[in-house]
Amino acid sequence: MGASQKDFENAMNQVKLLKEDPGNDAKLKLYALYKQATEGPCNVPEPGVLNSISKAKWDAWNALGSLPKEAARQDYVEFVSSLSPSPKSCSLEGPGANRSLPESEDIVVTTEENITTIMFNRPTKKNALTNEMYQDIMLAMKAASKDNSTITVFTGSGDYYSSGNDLTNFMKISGDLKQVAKESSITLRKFVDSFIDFPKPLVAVVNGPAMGIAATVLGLFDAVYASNRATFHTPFSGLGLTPEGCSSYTFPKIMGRAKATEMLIFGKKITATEACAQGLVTEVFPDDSFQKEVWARLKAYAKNPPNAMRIGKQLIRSTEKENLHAVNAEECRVLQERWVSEECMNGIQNFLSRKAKL
Ligand SMILES: CCCCC/C=C/CC(=O)SCCNC(=O)CCNC(=O)[C@H](O)C(C)(C)COP(=O)(O)OP(=O)(O)OC[C@H]1O[C@@H](n2cnc3c(N)ncnc32)[C@H](O)[C@@H]1OP(=O)(O)O
Repeated sequence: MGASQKDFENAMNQVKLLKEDPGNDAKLKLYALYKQATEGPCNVPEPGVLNSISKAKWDAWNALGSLPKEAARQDYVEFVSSLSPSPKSCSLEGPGANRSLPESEDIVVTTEENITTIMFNRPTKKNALTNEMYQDIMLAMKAASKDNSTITVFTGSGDYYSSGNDLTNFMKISGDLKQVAKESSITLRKFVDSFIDFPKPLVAVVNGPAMGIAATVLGLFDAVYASNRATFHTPFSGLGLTPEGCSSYTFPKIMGRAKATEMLIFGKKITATEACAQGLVTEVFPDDSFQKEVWARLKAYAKNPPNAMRIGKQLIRSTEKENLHAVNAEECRVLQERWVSEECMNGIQNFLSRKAKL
């Protein structure tokens, strides 16, 4: 008998819990089998050779030809079992022991003690946000807004909170650049809307540096706890870009126009202590006790009556909502133009060529 949907879901959970990186070949195989099992034969255009990662993923998926979905599901389950022979040993330490179905490989969603945690889980890329991750985060937030948790937390795995938008995203979407910019603008608007409209207390546990959009949306969180290792950096101008995540409104409001200008226009990187003094961060903790102290506090807060917290949050947010949506729309409109500008293409190219030299 083939693997059931439940077996497949369990296997996906096991992948998240692997203690050791299985290596690129295994990850490609997992990716390909997952796509085949969920979407069927490869149905997307072949990426250009410059997009080596996307191309490798596409090749792996395409190589499965017309393998039926059920067979791919079975192969996936068997392959995962060969990677993690002892599923019982797969327990997550600390917050999030009860894992809900992960939305994608790069976002891990867990719920424990009334707290739903959405973790960026792409540590080898400093948790840079791919196109898929934006979609999966929106799905995870939608689910979190309706689940039984009282507080929702964002955090990152590894040494970064997140380095922001994956600067190779544009190269991974096929089609004309203007169309890609238009679609990205729509995605960004919806993504930021999810933060503006999120109905429950939203907390960031900033374990390390936060860059770009990962830093800007913090202005839409209800509390931001940071390790003293964290830094906050929005290097937009250098990339030919302009502020997003409502930061053109929230940052001046939180820290004053001059400090916001230093960050958003001049690209000044600030420490967690500076961010706390400027009001972007709620409290800074020494890195060695950060996780313990923050999670103990959050678990205590999460015991409060859920409706009171939710309604209280909405009272704080309601006077600003309309304004925030207007700001978001305008930032996305402007960015759509920036993304096709020469300044932006040069900025991204600079990052990519810096990489090529490494
Ligand atoms: C729907 C669309 C929405 C769009 C919303 C727009 C948002 C705006 C932004 O968020 S702009 C993005 C701002 N972020 C950056 O500019 C960060 C760029 N990255 C870096 O500057 C550095 O990588 C670093 C400072 C984060 C880390 O430097 P370090 O030297 O410690 O490490 P590496 O550079 O070797 O990084 C390890 C690997 O991770 C890859 N990577 C890191 N960040 C990104 C990123 N943002 N985009 C793409 N790739 C990133 C890096 O390339 C290395 O990969 P490799 O090992 O394959 O070389």
